[in-house]
Amino acid sequence: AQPSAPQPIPAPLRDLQWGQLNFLHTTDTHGWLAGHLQEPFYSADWGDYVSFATRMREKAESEGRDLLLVDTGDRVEGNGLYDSSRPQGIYLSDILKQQHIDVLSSGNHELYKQNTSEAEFLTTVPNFRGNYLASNIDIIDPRTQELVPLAPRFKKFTTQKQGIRILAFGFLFDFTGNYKNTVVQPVEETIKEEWFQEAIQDRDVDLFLVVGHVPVRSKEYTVIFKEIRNVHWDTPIQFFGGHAHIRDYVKYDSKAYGLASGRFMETIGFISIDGLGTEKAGVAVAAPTFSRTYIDNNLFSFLHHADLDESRFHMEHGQNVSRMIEDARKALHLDIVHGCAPKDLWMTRVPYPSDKNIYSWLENEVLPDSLRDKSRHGTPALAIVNTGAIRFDIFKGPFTQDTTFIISPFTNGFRYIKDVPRETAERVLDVLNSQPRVLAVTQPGDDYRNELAPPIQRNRDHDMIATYNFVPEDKIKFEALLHQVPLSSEPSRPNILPGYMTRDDGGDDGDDTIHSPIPTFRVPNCIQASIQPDLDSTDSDVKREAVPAEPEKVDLVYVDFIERHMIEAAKFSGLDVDFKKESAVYMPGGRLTDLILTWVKENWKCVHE
Ligand SMILES: Nc1ccn([C@@H]2O[C@H](COP(=O)(O)O)[C@@H](O)[C@H]2O)c(=O)n1
Repeated sequence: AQPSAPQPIPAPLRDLQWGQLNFLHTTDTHGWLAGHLQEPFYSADWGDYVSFATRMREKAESEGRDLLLVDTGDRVEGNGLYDSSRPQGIYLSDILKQQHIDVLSSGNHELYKQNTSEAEFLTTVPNFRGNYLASNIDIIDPRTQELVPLAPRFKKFTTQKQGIRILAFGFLFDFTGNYKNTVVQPVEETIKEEWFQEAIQDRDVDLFLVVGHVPVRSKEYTVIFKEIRNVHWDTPIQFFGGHAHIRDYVKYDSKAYGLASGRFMETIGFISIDGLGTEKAGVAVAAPTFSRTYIDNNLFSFLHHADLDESRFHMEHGQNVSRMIEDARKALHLDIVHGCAPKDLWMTRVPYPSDKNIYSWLENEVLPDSLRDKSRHGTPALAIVNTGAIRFDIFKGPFTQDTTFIISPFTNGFRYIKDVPRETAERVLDVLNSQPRVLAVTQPGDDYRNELAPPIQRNRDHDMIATYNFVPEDKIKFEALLHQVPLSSEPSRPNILPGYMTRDDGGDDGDDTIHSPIPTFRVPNCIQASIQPDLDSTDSDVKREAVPAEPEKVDLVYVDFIERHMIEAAKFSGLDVDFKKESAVYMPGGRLTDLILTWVKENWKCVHE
């Protein structure tokens, strides 16, 4: 773990159920390879994971079992270790490749920008020599300008110990936000292609392995499942998914399951399968068994599952990887303190709007104080930000260089349409917030396609309030509870602390660590800040009188990332503008991340006791 990481907290653990074939799974790590430096339950780093995977493989192989590692993408964007370097990611790929991963795939974040996908093609794909699969992604090769597969479409291999013959694919969901140097073919079309149809005709397969940056409950995985089942009515299929940032386990039928292993290096997913056919033994038993566990990413869990004490657990290689991360963090000055947060600010743990909600802070304080375009002096503005642009909570205490990118990693700036009737501008927000039904999402159950809200909310249509009876409107009672005890901890069981409590198709015993629940509240797709016109201090009284209380026309400002949603929302709101011709950059060079950082430096001075 990193030197500044908190010690893991001992907690009651559930044991793993090992099988013939076992998997460790990561997804949506988003650069968090240093682990969580403010949260003990997720404090292991990528170096610890290297040691853990090696020890688990040794344990498996000593018992004649196999262990494979899978990663399902979105390895980039979301943490200072990736986003704060220029160019971005110069340290990440060398650290990532220190882990032996047997099958990996691309996420959407690898494809938003040209340089990210090219780095994937020229560095990460070769780093993982044949293990990186891209069943539905092509890229324009920057050396030849030819459109070529990002990586091999599939691979077939046999496990070392058991001789299990595996046919593996690597998919991305039907993503449309990629830069134009890549092509993402819809999954529904890919599975009709000749190469896929030929591949699944193979009769000498003991397990189909579908890894992908695809929610495990999605139309994409449903069609892949059905297509394989059309040819192989009972060959076991194991899916690994991602993108939704949640822990989840889905039963497609009695021989086909899917696992999603959370986000941000909080979770190492574990799957075991028993009763598979093998090259030597031939056909599978009638009813193979599958088991899943979500391992909290910390050394207490790792030592327990590897069945080792600390002196025998760590490997020189793993410790070197931890040092690589430490050196990169130092070179990037990630521990520099820019200010001190006076309180926790939560994305979804408290209701929106409220005093401790990060979006309320953004719309009431940061944006009104910071967002100004000199050329629009004297014109008020309404500024719209998608809630998905904010990626993590702020904890009370030091706000570091790392925190800056953890909460706002993207390079998003602002654009605007000038002089929009205020009523119309307000209607645009209402339309954006009436998603998922109005825009972009076409079918019920398709909520994971909503690009505006935070990913964790995509598969959830209600608040989840856990241990106590809580009426969302009853803010006073809620605030009292927040101050009384750590969130949701149970006084009668002091070592049960708040964390993941997952209910999935396997029941509610999937988490390795027994936690008490954390409440989650829904947030809107977008928030809106009211920006008052700049007034000179000398004649402010005069000018204030000159500005009507409720001006008729405002600048409609929005984060550039959501432009395609703004275009649609404008149509529904009666705003008849051509965004291509009539929108312009607002506050040139002003990125959301920089605005937040400048505000923190000015407003959250550290008071040294
Ligand atoms: N420039 C960007 C890129 C992404 N977002 C937000 O992140 C969401 C995608 O993240 P996942 O981890 O779920 O793939 C996207 O839908 C946006 O909400 C952004 O704001 N700006």
